[in-house]
Amino acid sequence: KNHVCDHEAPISDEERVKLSPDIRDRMVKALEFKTISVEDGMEDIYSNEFVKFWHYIYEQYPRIFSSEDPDVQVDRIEFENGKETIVVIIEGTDRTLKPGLFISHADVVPAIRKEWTHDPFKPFVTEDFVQARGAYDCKSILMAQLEALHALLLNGEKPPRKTYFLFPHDEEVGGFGAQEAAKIFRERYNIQSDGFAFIIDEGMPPIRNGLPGVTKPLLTIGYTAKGYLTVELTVNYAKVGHASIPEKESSITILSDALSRINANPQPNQFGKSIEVEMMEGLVPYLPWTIKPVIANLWLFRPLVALAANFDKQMNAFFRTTSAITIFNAGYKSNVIPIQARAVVNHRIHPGQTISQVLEHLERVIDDDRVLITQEEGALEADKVTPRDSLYGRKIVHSLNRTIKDIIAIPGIFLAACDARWLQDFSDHIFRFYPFVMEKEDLPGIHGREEKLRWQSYEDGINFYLDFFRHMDENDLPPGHTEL
Ligand SMILES: CCCCCCCC/C=C\CCCCCCCC(=O)N[C@@H](Cc1ccc(O)cc1)C(=O)O
Repeated sequence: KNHVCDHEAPISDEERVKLSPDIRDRMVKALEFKTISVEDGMEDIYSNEFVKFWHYIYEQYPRIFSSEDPDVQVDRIEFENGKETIVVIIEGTDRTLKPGLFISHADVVPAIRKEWTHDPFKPFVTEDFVQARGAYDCKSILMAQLEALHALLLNGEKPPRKTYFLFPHDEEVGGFGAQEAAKIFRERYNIQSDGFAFIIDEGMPPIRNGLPGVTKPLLTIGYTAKGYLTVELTVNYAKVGHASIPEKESSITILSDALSRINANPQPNQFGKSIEVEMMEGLVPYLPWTIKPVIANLWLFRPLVALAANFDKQMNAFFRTTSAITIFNAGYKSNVIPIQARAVVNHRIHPGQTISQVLEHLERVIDDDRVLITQEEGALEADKVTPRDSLYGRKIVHSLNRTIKDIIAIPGIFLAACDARWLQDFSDHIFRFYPFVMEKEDLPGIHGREEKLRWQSYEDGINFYLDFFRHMDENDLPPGHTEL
């Protein structure tokens, strides 16, 4: 048995924070600020929005941000144009315990107005959800943590251990806020390697109807995260002439062939090299009878399960390094054959592979010297793996089960990247997840259009953090609640 029992008694009605109109309004208002991160080289006209956003937050949560309490400290790390990464530190009741760290970024990706039915920065509010850029990624976590912490402090309580909150300003464009915070943790706060008991950051969302036959919300908590590698492919092919007498090949056809080969020859399947097997085993109790015997007997069906990567895009992303062609440009006039064609391919590296193995595969598959492959800055190997039996992982699952109806939470791989990657040295126990249930159709809203947060999920998420803040000490879980 390797899962935490999912029949936890839910928190009582008295313990539960209800989603009041004030809590809703604070979230809606927070979504109006255009805390947009723009790519390098583009004009940044949003700096003042960050200033206004934090001013608003300071006003809304006075027990945190203008407190006389010596156990509550706020640090502001300043960056260009008045942007700030914020650190909140709460002294815990037991000073012998290692501190914990919660991360949630304040910036959002841009949104194109005409792609949305409503202005992405004028939140569209219904009885069931709020729709706006950042509603899920990541103001949901930032606001839920502040709501939970504020409620805890107003109630005269403190977390059992010293607790750090890190709110970076630029996760979406490189994470310099988190990198600078890592230096400050070491130099100013004297936190050493392995100095945090655990780190919790954004990550995988719990999805209802996420897998065929699994209707309950399924969350694969990121016990590791995929690595990151972007390459630029360039073809300079000078044999061009008038478009009325084209050559057989051009920079565009050569590059297109290379891209087709990348698509036709995916990176090798890594099933079993990281924690996919544990993820599958964790799923077994919840699977429909049609699939259960296969997953429950991986000793026999392992090759068959690995094959799922060839048929399902999610399994593909869990089992291998993915390659997404994200930029393609060539040509500037309809009757001129261009000398240069260029494409960008973004890889998410499975923990079973390294950057150099991915590059070797790429070169082998393209097999054409005319295609120049250059690695862009910012490549990172996959994150290290949190121990499967981590006590903190069990505590997280315990609080999830107590606060979110029917949730299934199992260890897995975070398929994207988050700021925790810059702080890995500080803890062996890193968890990447959102505690807000979403419907399957909501998923494309993250970094896409019509991003949503469901109100019931928001209430549940606030209660998750509150319950976890109250119980994140070293004491073991209540007897009978774990099946490790
Ligand atoms: C069994 C159930 C199947 C469920 C499958 C669900 C798939 C969901 C996968 C990902 C959804 C996630 C995520 C939200 C977090 C987004 C974080 C993010 O976008 N991070 C950026 C970070 C980044 C990296 C590098 C840069 O230069 C800039 C930003 C990312 O692109 O990863």
